[in-house]
Amino acid sequence: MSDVSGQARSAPAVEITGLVKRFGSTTAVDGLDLDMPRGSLLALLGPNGAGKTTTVETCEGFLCPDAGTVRVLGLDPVRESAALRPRIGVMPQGGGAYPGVRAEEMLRLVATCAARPLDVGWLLEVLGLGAARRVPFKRLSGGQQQRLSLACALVGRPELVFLDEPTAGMDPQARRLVWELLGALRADGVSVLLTTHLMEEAEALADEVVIIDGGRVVVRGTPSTLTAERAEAAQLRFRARPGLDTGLLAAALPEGYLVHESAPGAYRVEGTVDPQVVSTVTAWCARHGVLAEELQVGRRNLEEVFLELTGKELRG
Ligand SMILES: Nc1ncnc2c1ncn2[C@@H]1O[C@H](COP(=O)(O)OP(=O)(O)OP(=O)(O)O)[C@@H](O)[C@H]1O
Repeated sequence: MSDVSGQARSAPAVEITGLVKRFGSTTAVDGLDLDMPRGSLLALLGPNGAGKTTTVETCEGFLCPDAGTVRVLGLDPVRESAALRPRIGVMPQGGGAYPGVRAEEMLRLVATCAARPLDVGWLLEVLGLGAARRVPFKRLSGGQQQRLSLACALVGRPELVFLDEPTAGMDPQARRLVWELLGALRADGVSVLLTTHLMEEAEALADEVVIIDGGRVVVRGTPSTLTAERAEAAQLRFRARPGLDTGLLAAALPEGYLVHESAPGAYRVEGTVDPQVVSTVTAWCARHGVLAEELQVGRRNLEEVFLELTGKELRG
């Protein structure tokens, strides 16, 4: 392994200050600041084109910043890439490999580049690829290709892994497998920076979530702080027959309350939810012969916080 200074050993996993990256007239990253402590799992969330992949690829040393500084494990990812490469694992978006290479061959090839690789057979089993070890890459399912790509990122025992949408296209069972593995990595002190469009993934795994849009950080925090900060804006939701007169219901509530039919038959009351409001809504429904089903009062989930902050839909 390359010579690594004491300072680099104790440095944060990632430190980004004022990062700017342009492609022609497009500013993909526009003054982004980010710091990520060692041993943490940070999820970068953002709508399509927010600048997530560009940020991650800059950290990996594949792109040069136009302005700002990027340090990964204390090192400059472009100028000190030789020292950094053996210490990080990279899973690019969509993976990729020679189409004819078999799963196990591919992983063994990558393992030969590492000083202390993990056991290839074990890693294939853990990722549910044991039965597919002799299958050529092009014949693996999309989810299997993703898992092989993840295995390639992990086989060198990296201190820090960059995962760009690691579970995209996986079925729920495979996704669960990957989540377990990521949880185990974190427990082992490995730092993980991942991008995702899946709120439940961020909520389930991340110590910290950073929401970016337009190449800038919109907000950051733990999944629970991000949702708790907006607890005062808790919502009351219920389902009933479509087409209720939401204006009439809002009029029955104190001034300032709003009622939306967000999808046919799905209603949302916005405003401070207290016992009186719940009682007013149910009484109004009773008066109008409406059966309010699945009535619930809840904090916003991360998905709703995301939509509120960016005003944009996530890719499915
Ligand atoms: N190589 C490139 N050449 C030109 N424009 C690019 C290039 N790479 C990214 N961009 C543009 O930069 C912006 C940010 O792209 P980026 O891929 O970083 O976003 P993202 O948040 O990862 O999006 P997605 O969730 O769709 O992967 C987009 O407008 C994109 O079109």
